Amino acid sequence: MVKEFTHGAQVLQVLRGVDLTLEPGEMVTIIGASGAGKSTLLHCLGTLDLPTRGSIFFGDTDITRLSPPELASFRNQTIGFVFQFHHLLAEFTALENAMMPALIGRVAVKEARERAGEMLKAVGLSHRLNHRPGELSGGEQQRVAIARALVMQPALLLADEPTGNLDTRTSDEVHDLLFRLNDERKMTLLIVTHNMELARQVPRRIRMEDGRLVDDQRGPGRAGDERSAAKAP
Ligand SMILES: Nc1ncnc2c1ncn2[C@@H]1O[C@H](COP(=O)(O)OP(=O)(O)OP(=O)(O)O)[C@@H](O)[C@H]1O
Repeated sequence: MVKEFTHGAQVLQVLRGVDLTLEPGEMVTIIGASGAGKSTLLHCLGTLDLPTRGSIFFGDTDITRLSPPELASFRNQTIGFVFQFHHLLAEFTALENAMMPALIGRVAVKEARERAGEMLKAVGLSHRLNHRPGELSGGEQQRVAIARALVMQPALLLADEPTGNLDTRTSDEVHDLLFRLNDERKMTLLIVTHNMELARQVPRRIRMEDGRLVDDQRGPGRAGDERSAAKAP
């Protein structure tokens, strides 16, 4: 796929022929220098932006051919997003924030509340349901954002610097949660990160440079680390 931004007479090619296949249940990181095109790729894969040329298939569906309402519905049902800044709504509680995608997806209020409660429990926040974002720590806020991203049980979770704003210990907790979601729910996860410690633990690492995928490595990731740690005397 190619993505260009046009400014007057100037055309800036930000994705220069990216060809990427993700397998269901994979956990992948995208690393690369600032400006390499990582967020742009994530936005295109998440249908928040469209490629200038090329296709994006989810199974048999080429999402670049969907109408705007079809695209919005597809996004709501299929993709969860976690950003560096959580974008929680300050005047709503953790539970209400986590319910939002379900309400947008026309899930009945009672069921939306149940699902949101379940997801907040999954991220370890069942004791904070009625707190507003301002009454939560940074890590707790990000966990609410993850619960919100999960409430429609998306097949794909896209995370853009999910712990870029958090201290090391809190980041580690959020990373543990992401690994657990991938492991237990078999959710496909694509994470853009500058955190090399996280990238090292993820089974597939893709490096971007100047709008291209220049390296695609697979390894045991954290599971391998844990296995070797378990074998250690
Ligand atoms: N809407 C836009 N209009 C014009 N140029 C854009 C737009 N969005 C991104 N760019 C440019 O595209 C390039 C890639 O941006 P992108 O945000 O994808 O990089 P990145 O690899 O995610 O960087 P970082 O690690 O700093 O977040 C940058 O040079 C940026 O200025």
